[in-house]
Amino acid sequence: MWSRARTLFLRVLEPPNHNNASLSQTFTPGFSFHTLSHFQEKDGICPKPLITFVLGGPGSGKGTQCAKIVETFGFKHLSAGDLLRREMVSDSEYGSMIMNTIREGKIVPSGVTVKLILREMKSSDNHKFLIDGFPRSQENRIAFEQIIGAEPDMVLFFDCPEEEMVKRVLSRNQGRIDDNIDTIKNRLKVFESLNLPVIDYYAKKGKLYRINAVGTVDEIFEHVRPVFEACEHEAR
Ligand SMILES: Nc1ncnc2c1ncn2[C@@H]1O[C@H](COP(=O)(O)OP(=O)(O)OP(=O)(O)O)[C@@H](O)[C@H]1O
Ligand SMILES: O=c1ccn([C@@H]2O[C@H](COP(=O)(O)O)[C@@H](O)[C@H]2O)c(=O)[nH]1
Ligand SMILES: [Mg+2]
Repeated sequence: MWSRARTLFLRVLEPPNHNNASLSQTFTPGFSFHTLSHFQEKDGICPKPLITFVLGGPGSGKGTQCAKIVETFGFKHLSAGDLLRREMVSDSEYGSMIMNTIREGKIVPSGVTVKLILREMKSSDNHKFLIDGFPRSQENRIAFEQIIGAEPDMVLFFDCPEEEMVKRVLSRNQGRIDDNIDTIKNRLKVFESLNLPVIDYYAKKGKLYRINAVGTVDEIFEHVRPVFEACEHEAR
């Protein structure tokens, strides 16, 4: 039963006529796919993927809180930044482009990022996804909807003052090429000009949960917890 459900789920994520969607395929705007909800209505067998976008400025604590959500609620965590960093150090033809883009604090072309996310979703046994740090622009958002054929069920926004974000990033100490003051300044500008409109878009759609991201990790998680408890309750 599960393997049939899984096959069906993967079929939904698979673009028609693109059975082996690879990263080198170019993103074609307007190319449409079956939507996940449409498929579920038709078939009723596969568990509908539950997609949560996790947004917030650099250092707002997205990754830290995602780890706690995974631990408590069993989601699959997909950090777009981590996927890009992994691609960057692989043999990918996009490696140097990704490295330069991250170093400048800019946004990698949507087609590349969405296909990395798609690949992870397809290979996961889980149907509950936390997509961290994506979409970073309206263009990213539209590409996701077109390539994956789905919208998020909910969107978390970790709202944190700039000063606190800068302090956290500068003391992160994980050797990231973008954890320096010049790149942080650019990332904050990109956050304001390109990410905030996405956050605003989901607020208007009634999908946004704004979380106060100031406090200890545990205090913040106590704001996050009820969102997922309510979601579990609804799924019952
Ligand atoms: N509530 C908190 N208080 C203090 N430090 C925190 C808190 N949450 C996370 N941190 C620390 O701040 C740094 C940034 O956190 P994290 O990596 O989770 O942020 P992020 O939003 O994923 O950042 P980025 O967008 O740059 O990936 C990490 O070193 C983390 O340990
Ligand atoms: O969807 C995305 C996600 C990330 N990037 C680039 O990666 C860095 C780091 O991302 P984090 O989420 O902070 O780990 C980001 O500044 C972008 O340069 C991207 O282009 N698209
Ligand atoms: Mg992160």
